[in-house]
Amino acid sequence: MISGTIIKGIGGFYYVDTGEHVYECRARGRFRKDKIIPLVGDIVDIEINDSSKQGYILNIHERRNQLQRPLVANIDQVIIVFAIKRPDINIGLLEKFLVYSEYVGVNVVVCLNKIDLDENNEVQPIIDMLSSVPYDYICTSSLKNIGIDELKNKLKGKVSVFAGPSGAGKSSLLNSISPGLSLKTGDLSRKTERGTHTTRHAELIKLISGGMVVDTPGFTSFDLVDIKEEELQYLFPEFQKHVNCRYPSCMHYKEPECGVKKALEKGNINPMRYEHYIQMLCDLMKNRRY
Ligand SMILES: Nc1nc2c(ncn2[C@@H]2O[C@H](COP(=O)(O)OP(=O)(O)OP(=O)(O)O)[C@@H](O)[C@H]2O)c(=O)[nH]1
Ligand SMILES: [Zn+2]
Repeated sequence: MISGTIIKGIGGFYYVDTGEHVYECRARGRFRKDKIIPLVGDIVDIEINDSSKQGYILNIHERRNQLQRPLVANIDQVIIVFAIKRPDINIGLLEKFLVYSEYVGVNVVVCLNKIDLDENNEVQPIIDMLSSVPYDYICTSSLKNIGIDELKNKLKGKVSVFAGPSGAGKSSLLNSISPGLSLKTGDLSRKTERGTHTTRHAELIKLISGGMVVDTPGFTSFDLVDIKEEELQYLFPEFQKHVNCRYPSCMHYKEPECGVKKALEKGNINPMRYEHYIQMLCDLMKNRRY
């Protein structure tokens, strides 16, 4: 029996990388009975048939975490890629990603891409916002080879998911890191695949420079469906040290004598972060009503 990582799953077959070899495996019947579906990223024990070189998955190790979109397990970090321009950065959406990552409990690195297009330092307010929160960020350009080595270093020895809007430059970044990958960039076939949703499977790709990545199709919006209104504030980690409000149930919105709002007035909380907190809170309230 040997262990490995599922790097791909298609049509009932799982491709398990043991470090030396990738085995095509099937899950044993009892997985289906227990309604446990092996996921890309799962660490599994497998048994190999010596003559056919095919394998069976015998056991799935306990998952450290699990993302829903893309459906992968045991990831170390999400690389959130946004272009500064083309398409214009949507900071509200970036903040939703940060909140979602906090909710799932996974580390994030924000990648502000196409920095070559930022002639007038329009990125500065975003950098100010990111400096006020406990998340790592880098500025990159695959076109001008800026920040690529830094990004490579952040990926080494880790399993990372690349996420972000369509056209942000995810595939281009991955191609600059691992030129052998030749991921399709900005062309029709990938766009077509994204349209159908079901044809694209999550896949773990090994980088020459070290680490593994999942490239996901881009998307332009998503909803924070499972999060409760009163839970939302805890997904803004930098608010926490200011929560000394009059009302224990304070949601830092219209309540008087609120520590968070005081911190905002004093400049100890980034105004953009607070604004987006209120926006998300109102969206959650609206969803509840209908
Ligand atoms: N100016 C500039 N353009 C870039 C850069 N990186 C990528 N692009 C261009 O942006 C477009 C989109 O790049 P992709 O890498 O396909 O973007 P993606 O995020 O993978 O997009 P989806 O596949 O739709 O999710 C392409 O036309 C690239 O040539 C960059 O650093 N600077
Ligand atoms: Zn408050």
